[in-house]
Amino acid sequence: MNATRSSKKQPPKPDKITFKERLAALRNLPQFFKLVWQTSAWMTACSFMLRIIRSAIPLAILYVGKLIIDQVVMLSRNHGGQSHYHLWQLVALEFGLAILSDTLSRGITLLDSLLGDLFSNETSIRIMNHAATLDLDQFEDSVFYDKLERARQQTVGRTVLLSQMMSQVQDLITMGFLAAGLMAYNPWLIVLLLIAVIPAFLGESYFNDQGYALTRGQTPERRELDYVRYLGASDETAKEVKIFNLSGFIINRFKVLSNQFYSDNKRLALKRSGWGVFFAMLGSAGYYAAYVVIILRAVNGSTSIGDLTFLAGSFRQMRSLLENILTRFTSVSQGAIYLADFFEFFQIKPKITLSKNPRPFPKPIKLGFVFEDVGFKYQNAERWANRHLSFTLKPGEKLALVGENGAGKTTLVKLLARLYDPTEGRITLDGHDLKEYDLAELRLQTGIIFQDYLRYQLTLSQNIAVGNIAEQENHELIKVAAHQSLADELAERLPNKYDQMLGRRFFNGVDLSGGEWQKVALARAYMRDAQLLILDEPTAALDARAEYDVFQRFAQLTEGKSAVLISHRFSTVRMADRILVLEKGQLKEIGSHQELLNLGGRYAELFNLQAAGYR
Ligand SMILES: Nc1ncnc2c1ncn2[C@@H]1O[C@H](COP(=O)(O)OP(=O)(O)OP(=O)(O)O)[C@@H](O)[C@H]1O
Repeated sequence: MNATRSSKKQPPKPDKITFKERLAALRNLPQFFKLVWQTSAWMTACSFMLRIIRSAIPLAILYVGKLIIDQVVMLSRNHGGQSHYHLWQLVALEFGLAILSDTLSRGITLLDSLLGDLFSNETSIRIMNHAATLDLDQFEDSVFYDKLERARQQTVGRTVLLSQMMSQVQDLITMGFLAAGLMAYNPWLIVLLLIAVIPAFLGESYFNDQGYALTRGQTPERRELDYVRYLGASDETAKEVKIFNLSGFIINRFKVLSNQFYSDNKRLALKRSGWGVFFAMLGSAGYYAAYVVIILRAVNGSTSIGDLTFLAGSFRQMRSLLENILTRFTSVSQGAIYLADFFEFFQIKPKITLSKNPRPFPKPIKLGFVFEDVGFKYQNAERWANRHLSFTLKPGEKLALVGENGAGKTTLVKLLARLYDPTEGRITLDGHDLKEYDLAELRLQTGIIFQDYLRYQLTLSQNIAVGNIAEQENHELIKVAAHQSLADELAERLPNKYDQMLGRRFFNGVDLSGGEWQKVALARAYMRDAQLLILDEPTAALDARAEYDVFQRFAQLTEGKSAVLISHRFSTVRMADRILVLEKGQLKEIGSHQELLNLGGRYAELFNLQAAGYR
């Protein structure tokens, strides 16, 4: 396949986020919470309950502390004349509360991390499930990849959001308890508290916006960085990287990209910490102002020593709680904005639509596939890959496609398998548009092996079974398929026969030669009882004898079935019933080998050119 792809679309540059958008993004939270609840209802409920109990503890500890101090002061004034029993009761109570608090915190952390792991796994599965429903051309679009990448990032990042949301609820309740205590003594302290904390909140939310805009803007480069990392260290690339001595080139590219990230992130981090110091100072000033007020009241005798410690403790805790709540608000709303990216991915719908009342697939096919003035243009491409194609693929016919690189052969078979729908014209099967049939059944009835088939790092048996994965345990069928594609001889030679791990990535893996891999791939086509077989240059890597044998068998095994063969070897092509010559996406000639030779046109020219090479 000769792909000169132009990508005219520029990735969208994100604008800064306004406070309104931040609030609006919170609307994503209920849907997120639903996903978490679906992951594990009991864990979510337990974590929630534990947090509610945990949130009352700080106030209780402070209050018991105050009672202890007042008791100590009273006992010290009485010079030991009274029983200490009540004091030790209070100390024991505070000790019990402290233990309870620790135990609850541990329980909450445990539940959150287990729930987080489950959520991350389930989300990855959701993403894979959704990606499986999307069309091939959506995978060929860089903007789509950016969305996919952002959705993927969310699987891990969002588990943090979950515990943040829960902690937010917990801290709000604790705050409510403490505020009630503080209000009872001196409501002005609350005002002082807000003054101390609000600047920090505004600063935090400003820097979070900046951080988000930066991360989002970096998505394409981040994907490139991942790709460069893969090029630099992977079994699939190692050979070429060595031969062409590319490691310097790759490492340089990695350095340029990663340095760019580093300096962008560093700039922001430096600004953020500078301002952070200033806001922390403001917070401390507010705290000490309140402290002075409380001390003065204690010195005047209007509050007890116990009250002094209670108030100072409440104020200190409330300050840090409020700070946490406000900064967490920015990161929760931040997370909610990232969630929008996540949900956006699930909103991408496949363009290849499924018929609501699909027709049953004809068994057997009676009239065949008819191309009616079919044209196809890849998205973002200038040229038509196929244009004005009109011909019939008759039932049982073996049709070969020939043409120069980029003539549109692979595109034609992709249209036949409905990996794309025609841009113009239509393809019919037994008189009805291909779109009227059930897509899954069409795929099941089509056995197709592409020239760039995958070499799975799986066992030999699994590598063949991918042709019909429902039959992966049907060892007999796998052996028969291997026999038909000549891969059985290979199986005999492998140390673990059909259970041999192929490829080098996993333990005890064995790599195969190009031709051996091709035989394995070819066996996939025989794994299903398809009515249409498509082989896109299936024998390019086979030696002459193997190719002859493969095609002899292919002709016998596919008797009565339609087949489309793409090949640049005329020794293969001539075995077909008819040959379709493509030129710049258009049908140039069609007919049998002999007819086209007699015609003396493009086929005859190409055939004679190749034949001359053998004389
Ligand atoms: N995914 C794609 N996006 C954009 N353009 C594409 C894509 N795939 C192929 N093309 C373009 O469509 C045209 C037809 O390509 P196609 O792969 O069908 O050719 P082919 O005849 O199979 O070539 P080859 O003999 O090299 O395999 C080419 O110009 C190619 O650059």
